[in-house]
Amino acid sequence: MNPTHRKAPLLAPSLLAADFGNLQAETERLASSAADWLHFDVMDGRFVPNISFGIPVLEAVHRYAKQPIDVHLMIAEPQHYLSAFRDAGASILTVHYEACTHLHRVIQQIKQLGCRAGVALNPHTPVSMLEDVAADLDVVLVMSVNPGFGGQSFIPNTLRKVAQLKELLVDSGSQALIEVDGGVTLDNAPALVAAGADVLVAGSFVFKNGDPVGTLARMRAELAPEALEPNN
Ligand SMILES: O=C(CO)[C@@H](O)[C@H](O)COP(=O)(O)O
Ligand SMILES: [Fe+2]
Repeated sequence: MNPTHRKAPLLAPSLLAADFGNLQAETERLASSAADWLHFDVMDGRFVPNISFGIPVLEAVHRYAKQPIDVHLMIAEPQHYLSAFRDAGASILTVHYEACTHLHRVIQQIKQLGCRAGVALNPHTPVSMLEDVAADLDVVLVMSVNPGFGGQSFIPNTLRKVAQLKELLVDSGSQALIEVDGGVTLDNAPALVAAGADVLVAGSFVFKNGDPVGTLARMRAELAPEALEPNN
């Protein structure tokens, strides 16, 4: 692919890796960073074996956020909580394919609430499962780790999966963005962008060196179309 035809990916730092004791300060410093979205990971201890944070914390973050909040619902029966997350400040609401018996209905509910609708796929779920809903989606989130924890290693098969998903979206006339989440670093990001990723979520890589603003600026610069090698 000609690098001049590539688009810079959107950057979505995951607040799961931020300092929870200073969420106001963390959110405020991201306000003037290269972040395009703020990624907000909700875990319920049922769908995933971990519990993170929920509606009141989203409400608090939303008070200080300047970017759209991208809410990743790793919860069972998400249909019961969609309007509460919308009211608390979600712009993008992403549910898991594996958590929804009536996925088509849930997607319509999200759109009726005025949010952008996303569906996430676990590493074991093939992209073909989205064939019949692809045209209705705003975002497909490809998990590049098993959901539930930050700081895990990127699963290499994700690259193949992103390329397959890109093809499926083009074939279905879908405008959905491809978001990749889990173990994203500057080592794997150029290949993800080349495979078709539009949005990159990064938690540990952005926060763990203590300089999220600097790291996001570096990501923005190194992932600019003119900085990417043709065969990345
Ligand atoms: O949804 C999840 C994990 O379940 C992610 O959003 C993580 O928060 C990303 O963190 P890193 O893998 O980048 O540390
Ligand atoms: Fe996430």
